[in-house]
Amino acid sequence: MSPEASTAPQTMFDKIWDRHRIMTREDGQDLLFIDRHFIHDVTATAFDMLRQRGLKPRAPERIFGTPDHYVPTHGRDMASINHPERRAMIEALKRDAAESGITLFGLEDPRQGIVHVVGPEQGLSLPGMTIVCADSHTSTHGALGALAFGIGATEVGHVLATQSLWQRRPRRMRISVDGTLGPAVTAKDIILAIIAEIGVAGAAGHVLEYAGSTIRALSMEGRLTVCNMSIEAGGRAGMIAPDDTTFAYLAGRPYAPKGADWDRAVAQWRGLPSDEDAVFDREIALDAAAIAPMVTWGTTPEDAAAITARVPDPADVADPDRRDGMERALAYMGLVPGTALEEVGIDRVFIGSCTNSRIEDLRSAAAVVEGRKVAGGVEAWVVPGSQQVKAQAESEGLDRIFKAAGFDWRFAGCSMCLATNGDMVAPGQRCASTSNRNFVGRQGPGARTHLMSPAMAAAAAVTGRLTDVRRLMAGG
Ligand SMILES: CC(C)[C@H](C(=O)O)[C@@H](O)C(=O)O
Ligand code: SF4
Repeated sequence: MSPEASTAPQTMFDKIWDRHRIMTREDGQDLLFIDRHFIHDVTATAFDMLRQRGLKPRAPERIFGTPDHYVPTHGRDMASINHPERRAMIEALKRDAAESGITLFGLEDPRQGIVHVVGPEQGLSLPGMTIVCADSHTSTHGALGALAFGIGATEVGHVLATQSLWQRRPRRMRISVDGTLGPAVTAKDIILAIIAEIGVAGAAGHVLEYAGSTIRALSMEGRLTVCNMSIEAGGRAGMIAPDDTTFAYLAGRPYAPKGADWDRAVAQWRGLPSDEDAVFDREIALDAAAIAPMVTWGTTPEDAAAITARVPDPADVADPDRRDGMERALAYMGLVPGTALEEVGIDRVFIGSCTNSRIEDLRSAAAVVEGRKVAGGVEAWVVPGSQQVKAQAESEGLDRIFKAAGFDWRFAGCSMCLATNGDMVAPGQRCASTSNRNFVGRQGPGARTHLMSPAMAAAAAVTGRLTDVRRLMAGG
């Protein structure tokens, strides 16, 4: 390596990539060492592939699992899952982990939860790591200053067998958000505003780094929310430079380094942020002060608008493909152009998912709900992201606030985000949801999803329609 190459300014992404590159193939792909591998109850086929070839996981101590997609949220009793496929998925994970000596936070474990909530919470996702999981929202873990991305079943097999992975180096894109957020504007609103701006393919082929004073000022929970939805902008991964917020969050977590190891780790992590003059392939900037509480009106996360807006009119759109897409989305969503978003009534509320089910999310929803009641005819749920979050919330009395208002207080899991466990929104019902995807049928066949922040979902729960949460704050 030439001396210039070693001193050239580097992005955080490049630093992590280069430190994990084992070799480069003739076609340009790099073999990366993988520090951490998460598995959940949708990973079974990869273990089957391995078994068929007589292979065993090479580094089980680097792999951690927890069931999330198929777990019941009305209780923790395996016997209550009277659905053979769901039982089989949870049992397969248990068997695969036991056979290979992989640590599993199983259904009855107090550490169980959505894998993207559990990893950071346990201190398993650390700055500078390469992290993979057979799940697109693995980008979440990048909030800690890691390179974290989702992989397919064949790639999972490769990682299990070799603890490494062939990858083509993506391009780098920096999204800077600067300025002060308005009242009740949260991390969820930032990422929805970003996706509304750049589109669902806006970051395709790129690893995103979120930067700027607004991002720096976000809590760890907020950063996890932003990075979670990187994939919804088409990004390969999303990351945020580690800083004192990151270190304070990680200190003392069960699997985080301790004592002298911790000091050494922090000293090393302080060298990870992108160098001053590092060059990104693309740069985007947003003004935080211009972001309002957001909701989606259509069937992709890019179909998002300020809650103060009206349902857009496809007739105003010049591009015929986009116009067609909007027409279909509005037909599915049962919305008429020109309707004020605040006039749209809702039937269901889902506060949960790996995007917005952490303690801070539940606190912000509870602050809106406190002293109010869920509107008549609305069924509202809170599904904590992990059993730890659930316990913490209960110790703070948040469960009592939600239950007194008429919310259902559930056990941890993916639940109504994807409905794979049977928690579903009925056909034609409209759901205010804190999750990350509003695709057709996502929360059940015919279900209509509006994405928003936990505070906005709480506001919808108590009014029975999409509501600008700032109204409830001002009115008291
Ligand atoms: C089931 C899983 C592979 C999937 C993903 O990759 O993200 C799911 O978590 C989702 O959110 O759609
Ligand atoms: S909570 Fe939703 S987005 Fe997250 S991993 Fe589960 S199904 Fe996927």
